[in-house]
Amino acid sequence: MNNKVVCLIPAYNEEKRIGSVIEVVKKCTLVDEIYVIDDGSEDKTAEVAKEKGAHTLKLYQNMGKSYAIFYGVENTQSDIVLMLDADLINLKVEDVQNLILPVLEDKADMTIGIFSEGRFSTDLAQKISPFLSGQRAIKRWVFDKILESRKDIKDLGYAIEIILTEYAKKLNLRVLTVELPHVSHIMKEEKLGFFKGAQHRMKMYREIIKGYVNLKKSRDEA
Ligand SMILES: O=c1ccn([C@@H]2O[C@H](COP(=O)(O)OP(=O)(O)O)[C@@H](O)[C@H]2O)c(=O)[nH]1
Ligand SMILES: O=C(O)[C@@H](COP(=O)(O)O)O[C@H]1O[C@H](CO)[C@@H](O)[C@H](O)[C@H]1O
Repeated sequence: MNNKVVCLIPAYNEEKRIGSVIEVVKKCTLVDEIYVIDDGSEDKTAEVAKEKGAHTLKLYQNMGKSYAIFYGVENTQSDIVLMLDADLINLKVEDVQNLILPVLEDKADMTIGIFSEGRFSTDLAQKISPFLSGQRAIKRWVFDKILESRKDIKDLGYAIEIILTEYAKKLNLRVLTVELPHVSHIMKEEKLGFFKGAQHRMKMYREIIKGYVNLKKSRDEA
């Protein structure tokens, strides 16, 4: 098990939340390096990340989640990429281990973390749409394949997860679902207030739908 694991945390204005996620990941001995991709934050996300001991990659304007993740992929080296959101709550070291181990032991090519026994609203969202989860460990070659075949991948924002899920099918990946008991995230409405949060949620849904439609279209044309 000599495979190197890098943890990528895309973060947009997460100064209040990112510190506790880094603290947990730091304790996981399976993770070799932690990179926070500061996606044009206007707050002190990058400073907090550095203070907590993570490497930071800075984008000078907000480019969207897919850009942040793929920028992280392109600027790091490892065999396995662990993706975690910056706004997780109740994350434990064993959750991080459980996401990584099946990929490290070559029992899976991708793991997808699903919230359970946590907050009703976030558990329910992941029950309805587990394919949207941002908590994943993935072999790096999967990202390389996507980068090769989809030149627009970095422009697809929140569609990154649905694209990863579609590529998992397309590439016949071995995918394992991993429960993340008691883990949750801070919802957009909680971060931004009801109206701004709801606006951001609509933007997210638009990006997901657009990414999915693009994917289907390019598949039909192939
Ligand atoms: O333009 C963006 C939007 C989101 N994120 C990050 O992507 C992760 C998931 O986004 P968000 O929290 O909005 O989604 P949710 O967890 O609410 O579904 C978080 O770490 C965000 O900081 C990002 O890097 N750039
Ligand atoms: O669970 C969901 O419906 C969304 C939205 O979460 P919020 O409750 O709006 O913060 O979050 C997921 O989907 C995003 C898009 O695929 C991912 O980027 C997030 O990581 C994931 O938590």
